[in-house]
Amino acid sequence: MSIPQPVDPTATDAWKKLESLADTFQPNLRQWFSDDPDRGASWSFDAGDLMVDLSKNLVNEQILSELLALAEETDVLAHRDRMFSGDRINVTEDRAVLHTALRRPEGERLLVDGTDVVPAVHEELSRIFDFARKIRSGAITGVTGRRFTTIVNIGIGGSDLGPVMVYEALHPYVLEGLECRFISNIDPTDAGEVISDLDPETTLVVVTSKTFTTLETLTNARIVRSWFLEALRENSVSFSEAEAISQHFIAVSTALDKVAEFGIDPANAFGFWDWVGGRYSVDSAVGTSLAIALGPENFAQFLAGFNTMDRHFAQTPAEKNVPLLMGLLNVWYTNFLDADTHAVLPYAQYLHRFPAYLQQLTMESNGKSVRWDGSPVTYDTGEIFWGEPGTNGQHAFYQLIHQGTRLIPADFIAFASPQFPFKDGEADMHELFLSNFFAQTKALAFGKTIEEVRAEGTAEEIVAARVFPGNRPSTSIMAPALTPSVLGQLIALYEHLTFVQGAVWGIDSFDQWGVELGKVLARELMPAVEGDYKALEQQDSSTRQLIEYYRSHRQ
Ligand SMILES: O=P(O)(O)OC[C@H]1O[C@H](O)[C@H](O)[C@@H](O)[C@@H]1O
Repeated sequence: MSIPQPVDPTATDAWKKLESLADTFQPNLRQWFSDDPDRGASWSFDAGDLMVDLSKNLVNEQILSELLALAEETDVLAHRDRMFSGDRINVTEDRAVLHTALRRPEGERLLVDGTDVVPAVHEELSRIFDFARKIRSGAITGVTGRRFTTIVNIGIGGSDLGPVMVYEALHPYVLEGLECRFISNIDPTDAGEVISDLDPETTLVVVTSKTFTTLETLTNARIVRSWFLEALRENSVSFSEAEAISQHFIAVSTALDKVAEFGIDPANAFGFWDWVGGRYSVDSAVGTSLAIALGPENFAQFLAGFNTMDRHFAQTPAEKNVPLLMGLLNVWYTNFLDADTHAVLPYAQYLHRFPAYLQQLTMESNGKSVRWDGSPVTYDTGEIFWGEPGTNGQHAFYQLIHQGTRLIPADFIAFASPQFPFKDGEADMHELFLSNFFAQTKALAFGKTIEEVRAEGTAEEIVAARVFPGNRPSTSIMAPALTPSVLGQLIALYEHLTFVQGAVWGIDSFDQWGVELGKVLARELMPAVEGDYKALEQQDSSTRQLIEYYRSHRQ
């Protein structure tokens, strides 16, 4: 089924109304909260276990209703339905976009080109779970009969960021005695540091690559394979190479033929499908290292969390649909209030890789300049996502968010229950932590006026420097605790709000052609880097000079 042409959002009535509202917009969160004592509650929404407070955003009823009209005029919800039902909305790659199928409960049906994809998803999941159970119980061991204690995931981009982020986030759920490590970069230090103290006899390597063509991953996999065989020999183990590789190396990919070419038996591989984008794949076989470390039951809960948010997004009326509302607010900030970036500030140390994960999800998805029919956009797309956990960020870059010249919408994320209930004397450490979370969004929203600064007896010459303008927008997301299910919900929330933005902008959020040119050039430059004089001569003066610098300084 072909996809309708994208709508130019600037041609809609809603866009024009939003432009004129923005022209005269004078947000005043102090005033709005005092005029409407229920603003906190009336702008807060539940989505699964998440409580999402939008009240400190620069939005009022009139703007919201125009944003919802914009969603209608740009066909966002119809596009959502196309995604969920497996239409080929990844137009430039002619693919369906069905990461949501990975978390459908067994028994649901989803026909794609006449085939129900759900049974295949669950079949693969049970293979993964079966394998994970055997690794965890010690029923499957290494070539010398010792239990696996370290899982090394080799992958990059979507084949790395999700597993790393989730492993860090759900650390309390990791089986004791088991550790995951990750190698992604082609910088030799990455593999070098990871393998430096590894015992080959207790190491299981998971080579994860959707395409199984990625230079970084295949290079790292070869390096680790050589290290592994050599290290086994050094341990004076007698073994057959083929047997040792088959017991210690598994693969995750959509391209099982390439897995075999690489030398891993496809029987030791877990698959997924071309309708799962790399940055949407942590809930596929790409999560195999997680299924092992966290256990099948926790991984199933993780998937159930995604599904909870999928159902919320698919079924909740527009005015309470959290991914829709958050996505539309981001459009408001980007296209009408000129925000360029968006901060994500988890008050949860376990989520320290969440902003990095979101960078791929949001920026690879929505960093596009043409719509899905090839027509150029005339408006900004994809915000720049960034962030660090609070409170660390408070002591580093919050200054700019509070008092700088830029508008930076920020998402604050926190959990009611801590993992470690430490007390500092009488004080509950988690409460000290969360007081900061509550304080920051309050300071951003309401600021501190010149009168308030003066009333504190501040010397007049530094009064101006101590004023906080306020009206700095934030969204607060809270949940009872950082469980596997809650993490799944959180990831799916961001997947769907990214989708909403892409749909309003009429772009294909599921391709990533922008990463190709650099890859091609890196291959082309290799001869020059290796010293081929003719190849070097053909380079532009800057590139040539950089390569010459490298060649004359390399030791
Ligand atoms: O999983 P792979 O096929 O190895 O791809 C790994 C990554 O590489 C690419 O360059 C893409 O930009 C990413 O979307 C992808 O996640």
